[in-house]
Amino acid sequence: MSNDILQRLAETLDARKQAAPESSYVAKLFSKGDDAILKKVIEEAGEVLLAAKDGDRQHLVYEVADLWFHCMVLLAHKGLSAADVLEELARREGVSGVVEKANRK
Ligand SMILES: N=c1c2ncn([C@@H]3O[C@H](COP(=O)(O)OP(=O)(O)OP(=O)(O)O)[C@@H](O)[C@H]3O)c2ncn1[C@@H]1O[C@H](COP(=O)(O)O)[C@@H](O)[C@H]1O
Repeated sequence: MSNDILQRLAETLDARKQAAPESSYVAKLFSKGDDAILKKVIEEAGEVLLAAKDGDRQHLVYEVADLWFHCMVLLAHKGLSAADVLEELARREGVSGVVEKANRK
């Protein structure tokens, strides 16, 4: 498994910040702002739920990819990236009980 794709996608998303809204899907979504991006994240999360229940594993992979992608758009919009999330996951690897503690917040 490689993180290169996440890195390349993060770079593409950053480049879309300078692009004209009509030039691409991501540029348009950035131009619409927070609420539109959050709406896509929620919508895609719902589609993950439905795919998980329909028993089609490839459909689930497809919908999770849509969800990850839109989460990455959200992160980029907030000046963050997948690298920040991977760093947080790596930090948790070495910290016993951190997930349980986070869930109690
Ligand atoms: N990984 C993706 C990706 N995954 C999903 N999508 C788009 O996300 C949308 C998913 O929303 P839906 O399933 O609801 O489909 P839709 O009805 O067309 O969406 P809406 O118009 O309702 O928002 C679709 O338009 C997909 O094309 C993506 N669009 C782009 N990328 C990556 O982002 C890069 C930049 O994309 P552009 O900005 O389009 O150049 C591309 O090179 C790709 O690597």
